[in-house]
Amino acid sequence: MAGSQAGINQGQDRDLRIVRIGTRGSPLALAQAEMVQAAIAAAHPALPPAEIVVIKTTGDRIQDRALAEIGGKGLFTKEIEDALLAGSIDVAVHSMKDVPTQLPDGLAITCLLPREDPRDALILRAGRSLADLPPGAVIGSASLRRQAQLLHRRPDLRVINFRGNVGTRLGKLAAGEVDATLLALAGLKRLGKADVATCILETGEMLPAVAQGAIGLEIRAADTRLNDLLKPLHDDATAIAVTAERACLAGLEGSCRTPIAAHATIGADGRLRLVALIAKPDGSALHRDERSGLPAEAAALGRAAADRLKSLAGPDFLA
Ligand SMILES: NCc1[nH]cc(CCC(=O)O)c1CC(=O)O
Repeated sequence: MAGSQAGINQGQDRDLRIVRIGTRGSPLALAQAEMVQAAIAAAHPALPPAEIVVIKTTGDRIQDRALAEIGGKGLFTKEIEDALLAGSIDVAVHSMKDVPTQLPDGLAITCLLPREDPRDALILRAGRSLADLPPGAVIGSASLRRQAQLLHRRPDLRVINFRGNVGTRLGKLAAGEVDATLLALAGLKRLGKADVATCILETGEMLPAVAQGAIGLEIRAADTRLNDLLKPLHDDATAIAVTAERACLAGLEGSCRTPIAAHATIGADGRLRLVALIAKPDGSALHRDERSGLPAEAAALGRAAADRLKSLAGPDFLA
């Protein structure tokens, strides 16, 4: 965790009010909230343990792929943000992948935890890798991004919508409803289930979703106590990468309702490298952009990638 030693705030926390952490109730969301609870406790030993408040979101009730991937913004965040604004929680824990690019007025994401592995895991019922899947094999996925990239490489595969949380999906795979599924490795790791992955797809073969593997902490923008309290948990390299990826997403949405993927990293040379793509859901077309720049110009890098992808794709693609 970032700032494990430097961030410890011994005796400096005079305001001992209990911090209330808002989260969705899925096993993954709860695991993430517990990570944040533990990190706050480690950085602020004098504080009483933070309390976890479970909030049901629209996305937990309906899991229609069209809504989740392209139509519905904030399906997994709206009710939690309402609780923040109403003052019934103090900090919201989000998978940044599920957070819309526009936050409501009065709220801010001030803290990004160090990013977990952003790659996607492939899970086969029999066999290990894509090459082991016979022609016509059925893949369960609710993600148009994964579907598009998979079909681009393997047009013979059949992708069917796959609902439910990680455990539900693994159950359907085991029951033989599909031959394989794809899940974020980050989620599997946080659930202690990384061993179910039969193959980890490199970002070059399956570009991750914007901000995949990153957890963001959202607070009331005016809440200086929480802002200070969360500082030891923040990871700047993660924030820079997520800024570039989300700027790319922001530049594409509104003009384009299509699968989007983006992944940014800071190299050993200190430069920020961004790979981004848009594709047709059936994989029949795919446009990719790769560029690098200064970390301080992360947002501009993301916007430039979006502009380039839009011009590569042309108006018909974006219609
Ligand atoms: N859309 C659900 C979701 N949101 C974030 C993660 C994974 C954890 C992460 O990206 O940090 C998942 C599950 C998945 O895609 O397999």
